[in-house]
Amino acid sequence: MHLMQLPREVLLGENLKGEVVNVAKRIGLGRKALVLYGKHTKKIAGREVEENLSGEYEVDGLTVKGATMEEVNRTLDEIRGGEFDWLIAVGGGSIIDVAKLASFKAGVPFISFPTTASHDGIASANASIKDIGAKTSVKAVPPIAVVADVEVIKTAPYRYLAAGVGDMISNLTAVKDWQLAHRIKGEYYSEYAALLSLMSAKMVIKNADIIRLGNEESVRKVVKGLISCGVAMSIAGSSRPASGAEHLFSHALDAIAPKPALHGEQVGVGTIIMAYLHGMKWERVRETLKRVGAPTNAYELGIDPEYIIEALTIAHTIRPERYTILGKDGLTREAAEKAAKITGVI
Ligand SMILES: NC(=O)C1=CN([C@@H]2O[C@H](COP(=O)(O)OP(=O)(O)OC[C@H]3O[C@@H](n4cnc5c(N)ncnc54)[C@H](OP(=O)(O)O)[C@@H]3O)[C@@H](O)[C@H]2O)C=CC1
Ligand SMILES: O=C(CO)COP(=O)(O)O
Ligand SMILES: [Zn+2]
Repeated sequence: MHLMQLPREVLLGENLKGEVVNVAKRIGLGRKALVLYGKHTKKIAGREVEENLSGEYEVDGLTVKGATMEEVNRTLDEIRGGEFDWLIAVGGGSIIDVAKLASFKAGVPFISFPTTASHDGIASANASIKDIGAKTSVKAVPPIAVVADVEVIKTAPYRYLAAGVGDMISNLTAVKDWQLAHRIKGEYYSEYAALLSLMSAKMVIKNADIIRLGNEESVRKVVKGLISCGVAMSIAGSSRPASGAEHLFSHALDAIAPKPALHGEQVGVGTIIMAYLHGMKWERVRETLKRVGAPTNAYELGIDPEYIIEALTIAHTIRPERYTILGKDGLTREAAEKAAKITGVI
């Protein structure tokens, strides 16, 4: 049996901070709601969402400090202790992932209220959580509803929107890796999920100049593409259509770099290198990232080239069960350096 879980409602529009009440009512959510936010997203939209809900629901807020198992467990304790009926995550990918996994473990629904369009976890059913070592992809639940307020997302620095493009263009190499794993390891492959995922990547290549304007239309395009990636992952039953070797590289950087860049920025640069290794048109990836103003090299990521090389050599060890172009043995230091130099990453 193949179970595909999808959000019941997706709202994309302006001034939706008060609209959550109506969504909750339509879906028939219970009386007690817990609002999750980060230190920054509390001020950006979290507090206001909480206040709006308090007219109709019993509400409490919880500040989350990153996508770790510790924070998932802390959220679980809060849900169980306070007997909350549902959650709403107001934040970036980290806050949404904590809500996703806590919601799954506690058996209560959650609403995704993204404050940035920087990642494709907005509507997906899998959570990327750091437990011991690097982040792992854990099966969870998709949000019962997505409320994407363009006004809120527009307040985020442009850099976040460009990161969203990086997370979508990575689907090009993720799908190639998935096909490789299907052929070599007999791994389950869904042609539909793969094509849906590639559609978002092609959309950003085609619309790079519109996205670069950073206006409302740009935000709408990126958000729709990111939601669609989440649906592709739900259809696949894993993050395979949107996460390959370029993601392993980014997870490796998160684990070793003193100051990692945004997830979408790192996977974008990873896509340039993995496209080169796959023998794909890597220049087209770099060109698109340049056109949207996303980083294309170590300097722009603010990461020392030494960490780039190290991340490339250890990426295959991050999730050994996820077969990619890096193979079982990964890249030698020489191969890593050569690939990074040829593609202009270092
Ligand atoms: N499950 C999935 O399918 C996927 C999961 N991911 C995961 O998502 C995470 C990356 O998400 P990302 O959003 O890039 O990063 P984060 O959620 O880690 O957020 C980065 C920073 O941006 C801040 N921020 C959020 N919204 C705004 C805003 N509107 N204006 C200014 N600052 C803001 C956050 O504030 P604060 O401190 O308040 O949180 C935080 O300090 C990674 O952990 C990645 O693994 C990525 C793709 C898919
Ligand atoms: O970031 C993701 C997809 O864009 C999530 O995938 P992983 O956590 O499996 O790498
Ligand atoms: Zn990603």
